[in-house]
Amino acid sequence: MTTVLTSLRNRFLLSLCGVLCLALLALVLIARYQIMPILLEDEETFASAELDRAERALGSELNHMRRLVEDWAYWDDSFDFVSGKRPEYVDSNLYEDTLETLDLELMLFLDADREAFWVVGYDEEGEFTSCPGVAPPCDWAEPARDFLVRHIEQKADDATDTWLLAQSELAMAALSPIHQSREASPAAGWLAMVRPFNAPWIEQLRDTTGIQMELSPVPQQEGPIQYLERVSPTHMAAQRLIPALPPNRAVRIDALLPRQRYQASLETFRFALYWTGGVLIVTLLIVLWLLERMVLLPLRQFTHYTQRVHREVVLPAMPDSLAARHDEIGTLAREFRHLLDHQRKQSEQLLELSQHDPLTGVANRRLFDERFAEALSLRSARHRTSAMMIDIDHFKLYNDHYGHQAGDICLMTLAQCMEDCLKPHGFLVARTGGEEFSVLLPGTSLDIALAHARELLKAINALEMPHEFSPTSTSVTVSIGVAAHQADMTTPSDIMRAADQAMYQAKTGGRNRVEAYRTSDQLSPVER
Ligand SMILES: Nc1nc2c(ncn2[C@@H]2O[C@H](COP(=O)(O)OP(=O)(O)OP(=O)(O)O)[C@@H](O)[C@H]2O)c(=O)[nH]1
Repeated sequence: MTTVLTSLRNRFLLSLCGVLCLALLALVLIARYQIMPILLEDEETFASAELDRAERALGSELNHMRRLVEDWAYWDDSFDFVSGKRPEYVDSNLYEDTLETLDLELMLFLDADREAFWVVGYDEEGEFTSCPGVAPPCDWAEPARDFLVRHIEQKADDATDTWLLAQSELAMAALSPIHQSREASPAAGWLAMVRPFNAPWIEQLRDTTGIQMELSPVPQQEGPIQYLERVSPTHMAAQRLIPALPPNRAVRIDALLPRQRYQASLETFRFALYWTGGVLIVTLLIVLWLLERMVLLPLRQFTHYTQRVHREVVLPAMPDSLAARHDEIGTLAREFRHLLDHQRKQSEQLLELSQHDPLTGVANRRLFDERFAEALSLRSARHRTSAMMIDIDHFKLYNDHYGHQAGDICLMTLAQCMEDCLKPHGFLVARTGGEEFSVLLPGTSLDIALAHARELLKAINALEMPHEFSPTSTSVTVSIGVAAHQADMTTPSDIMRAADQAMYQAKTGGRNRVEAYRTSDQLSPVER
């Protein structure tokens, strides 16, 4: 896990995935708590409107009933019939075909005294009966007669009434006073009609409304008269109770409604969700690709370059792909390169300071010792390595009389002279003490070293730097001791100690001279 997270690409990918999931989650939450309630509310409004339409269709059927009963009740023949003036009315109008044609199950005439005048209809067994009053075989119409009489007694106006009936079977009924058609006269009686809600009629209702509905008689109940249940993602069942007769009964409309708007909105939402998700994923891939091209690739080039800087001795050139960039990474790479140059220069300066004498600029003891050890480590040149020890004569007197600053200038002049004489031969001049210099002559035998020492002595004398207080000369002179690698002198300190001894001999021998350190076998016959 830690290795996975150390990669910038993986961390970026994880972060973007997190953002993507949050965005999708936000979308889902918005859909769940903002859009969905609006959709459901919209569905309820739609269901309510559809039930209203179904109820209006029922009302329209009741209006048909009203018009039918009024047609008959405002017919003069009917008026004459209930007034007892037209007995042939029964034979010419009230027969079974009439009921079938009009889709009726009962026609009940009441006279002005609200007595049952004539009953035509089907009894409980479906037998057609037609009687003057509710005596057998028409006694099955007694409850209807009783209800109508009670209703007329309580009724204040002269208007036509219609009802839905919800007994064991559904039906609708209408009651109208019987009047003469052209004259305003008191009602001669009442005509009631009852029409059953049979299957074809309900089918016709479905066709006209376009609503998949069922009608059924149910007991009237407490609580909401409307109920909605979403039975599937595509349909919902809506119910509504409509008050009917008798008073404790109701007609229930059961409608199976399509959830078109819900489905359409859901589709739209899914579409938006998929597209949003798709666009976010494509964006994520593009961002990752850009990150790879614009950031990670140059960073890898930069890392590769720093690794080369670390490995290689010579500072490698920065790749153009980095140096030519004008963005932050290019700036960083260039700044890094400047820092590197600056550090290299500082290191070189520090090295210079740590290996050279600040006053004269020649090598110091440290560098001299290093080079001496290096020269002696070379098996081929070891046997021909020589060294000189150079000391200024009476320098204390020089300082005392000319001053310390002049002494410094003298030191610098002599150092420069030594470098001029010896450096071209590949010899190393070092200031190894206050007024003491040492010279390393690699690959040089004692005799050649002596020759160089004498040349140097001449060069210093040729400078003719005045030293009027020297007891041995009028100008600045030096004493030089020379020693070379020998069988019993194999280390730098051995050789330098010998050169020092030779230099001491030069001092004691009168100064301004060169002396060589020789063991007895190296002495010339004269010296022996
Ligand atoms: N101006 C100056 N003088 C220095 C420096 N280092 C050492 N000296 C002087 O060099 C002198 C060395 O004197 P001594 O060691 O007595 O030797 P000398 O006077 O040269 O006498 P001999 O070596 O015997 O010829 C001292 O007076 C030091 O102060 C320096 O850096 N600058």
